[in-house]
Amino acid sequence: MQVHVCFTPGEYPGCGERHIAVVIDVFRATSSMAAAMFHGCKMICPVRTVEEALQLRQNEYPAALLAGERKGLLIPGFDLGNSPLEYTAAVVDGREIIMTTTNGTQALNHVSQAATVYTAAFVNAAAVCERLRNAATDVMVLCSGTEGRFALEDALCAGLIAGRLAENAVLSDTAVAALAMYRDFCCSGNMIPRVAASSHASYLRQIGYSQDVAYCLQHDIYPVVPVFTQGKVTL
Ligand SMILES: O=C(O)[C@H](CS(=O)(=O)O)OP(=O)(O)O
Ligand SMILES: [Mg+2]
Repeated sequence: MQVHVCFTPGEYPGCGERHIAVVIDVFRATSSMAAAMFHGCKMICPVRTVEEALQLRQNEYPAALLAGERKGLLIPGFDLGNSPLEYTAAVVDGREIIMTTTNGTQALNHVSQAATVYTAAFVNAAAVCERLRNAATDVMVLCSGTEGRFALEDALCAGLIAGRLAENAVLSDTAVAALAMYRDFCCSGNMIPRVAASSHASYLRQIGYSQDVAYCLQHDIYPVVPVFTQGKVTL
């Protein structure tokens, strides 16, 4: 098995070959998805636009919660934003969710043709790596990035995953680079303040979501492996 990292969605080569895709959006879509699935959410439909979300609820899932963000903020008329702290059992247990976000739900739809698609973040990395450990096909780790650009937090999480798989896999050059980056941040012992100084973390603080930064950087708190298939994320 080879592990390759795409630092931005534009680097994703498409699905000429069969592979497993792992989509990462640490701030904050895949962290929120892990929180939701851990707290009993039945399924999440990740869609690209607000209009799609509204139509899907009207036509197929009238009881679903509408979730997501634009510019990081709650979308008017929606039930939930994009903070993992909102996805508690009291809110999501037994519920269906339709979610649209700036980067994460776009990236998921971008790789929807892959043989298998998992969603990952620091909060559920161990469970995802466990599932991938004996994969028979190559693993393509896709960082959602920020509006097509590199996002530090996603690259670091890709490095963590690459490192955990390294024993049973060949790492591509980008996977080696992601792992080196992760080790540098991790070994410095002050990963949280360093990532908190990144552009996306600074923006989240500016709009009132400073708690989300430290929360999303917690490792392995949710032992769930969300799978995206036929338009739905389930366990
Ligand atoms: O809510 C988020 O953290 C981002 C949007 S923004 O970059 O903060 O405006 O969305 P995501 O799709 O989770 O990257
Ligand atoms: Mg993001």
